[in-house]
Amino acid sequence: MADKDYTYSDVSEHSTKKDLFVVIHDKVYNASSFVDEHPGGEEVLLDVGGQDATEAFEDVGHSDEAREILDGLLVGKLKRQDGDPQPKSYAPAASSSSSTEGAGLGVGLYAIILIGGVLAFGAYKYLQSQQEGQ
Ligand code: HEM
Repeated sequence: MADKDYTYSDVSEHSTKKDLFVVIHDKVYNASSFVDEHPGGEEVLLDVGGQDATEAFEDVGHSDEAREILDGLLVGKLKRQDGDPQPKSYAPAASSSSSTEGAGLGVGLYAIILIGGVLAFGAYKYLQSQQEGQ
């Protein structure tokens, strides 16, 4: 059952307190049994019922314990389709693009450090040869 694929519109049909699905990191969770127990209140869960709750969930900085509870509520995974709302900052797509930017900057930084090092070494050698000549 946990392997079932849900489309975003399947998930959006489960948005009532008794039948409450949320999507977090492209996985689908049935939060119905947990709504009443949620330390953050039922209101916030109902707000994201049937929708992508990744941002709301991550913004709170939930504990590992909260993530374990989440594992127990797993019912399947989200199958994204064209036209579905795209997840924002915590989405794999968004994070992969920002990590490529990060990698680009990283390579640039290495190049600068390397060139700086070569120049410094050249200057050192030059000064040394000047001194030897004296
Ligand atoms: C099914 C998904 C969720 C689970 C299993 C869950 C679980 C928990 C747990 C176990 C806590 C206690 C603190 C901790 O262990 O981190 C907590 C606190 C909290 N949660 Fe959630 N949560 C879920 C979704 C959400 C969402 C979508 C929001 C939206 C904003 C939210 C807002 C909060 C807030 C504000 C607290 C802090 C309450 C306090 O410390 O007074 N949670 N949640």
